[in-house]
Amino acid sequence: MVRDYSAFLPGKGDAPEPASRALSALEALGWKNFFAQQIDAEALAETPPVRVLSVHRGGLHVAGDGIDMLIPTGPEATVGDWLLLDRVLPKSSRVLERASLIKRRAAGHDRRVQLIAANIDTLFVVTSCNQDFNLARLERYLALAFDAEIEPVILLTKTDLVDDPAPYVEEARSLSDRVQVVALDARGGEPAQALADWCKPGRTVAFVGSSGVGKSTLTNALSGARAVATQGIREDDAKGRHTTTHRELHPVPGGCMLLDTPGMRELQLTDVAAGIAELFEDIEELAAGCRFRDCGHETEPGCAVRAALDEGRIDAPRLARWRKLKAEDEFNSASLQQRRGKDKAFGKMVRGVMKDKARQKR
Ligand SMILES: Nc1nc2c(ncn2[C@@H]2O[C@H](COP(=O)(O)OP(=O)(O)OP(=O)(O)O)[C@@H](O)[C@H]2O)c(=O)[nH]1
Ligand SMILES: [Zn+2]
Repeated sequence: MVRDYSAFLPGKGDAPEPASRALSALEALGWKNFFAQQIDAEALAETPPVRVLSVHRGGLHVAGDGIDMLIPTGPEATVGDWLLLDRVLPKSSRVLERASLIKRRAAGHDRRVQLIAANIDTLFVVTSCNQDFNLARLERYLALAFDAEIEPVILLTKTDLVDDPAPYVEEARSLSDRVQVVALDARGGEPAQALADWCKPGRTVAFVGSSGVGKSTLTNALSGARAVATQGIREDDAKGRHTTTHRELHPVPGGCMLLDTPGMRELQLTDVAAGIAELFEDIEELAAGCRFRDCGHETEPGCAVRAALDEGRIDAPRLARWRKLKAEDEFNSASLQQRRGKDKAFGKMVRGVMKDKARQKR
């Protein structure tokens, strides 16, 4: 049977659909104009689109309209990717251009780029209103999201454990005026309502954050079911146990697609210079105005960054975090060989930043 896929081709203009319209099977999986625009009707009928739900050693688990199958490894695809399924030779299925992509550099000698997840619409950066709350950590994730071209939203959990979450919210807000901040109790019914805008059917979301901040709890809250086991924080080390283990993109009943992969939990900062530049746009703009192109913003004459700092136009702790983040990204992105030489320089730079910080505190 040849399915009629014409409904999935880009329509005239991009008029918003009425909210009540039922989503097609493909749309519920996250199919949208961005992907439809990449193919014509004929290709759509011959090679139906399927989404990669999980990656196994033996192949890719894909799903589409009336399709749910395992295809052998072949296409360079990751969880969340859309493929045009070649029924005769599934290995040759084409990967559609991605709306967003999270990748990282593998450890080891060749330091190959690994694809972690594709086509995520919203990345929830989760932290709690307690010891985990840390601006530099939040910024790492925001830089990652910006770099992957995903909209980040900061989620502050465990509001029930503090007298007043407002100071946390305010600090988180100060990081970027382009990032929304939501504070909530991850248990119970609050998340389903508070996150409804981002978790509508047809959308793909993921949670990132340290162990124990409430990612599994949020997943369950959205699913309205005990889909993922949560575990109490061990008193001794204040760390939750890793309770979800396989990489997967799963549909929330009546809701969005939720991505949970181990790779997302160990995200490293590599090759995200563009994301850092976006998050620290003001500082990077200043830096472009320094007299020397390789200005270290320390003692060089004509340093626009230092001038702004002296005039109180930028925040000293934020400047310190920017430098550390950039150094970390550059260090992680360098090849092993480059690293040997950089190790020393990096150590020196970190010590420099620390000294600066100590000086500011005095
Ligand atoms: N009081 C309170 N407890 C919470 C909240 N969110 C999570 N918890 C508890 O914190 C513990 C850890 O939560 P998880 O959801 O397992 O944390 P996680 O981020 O998934 O942790 P990993 O699976 O290790 O990455 C559990 O005991 C949760 O019940 C919250 O908003 N308030
Ligand atoms: Zn400078």
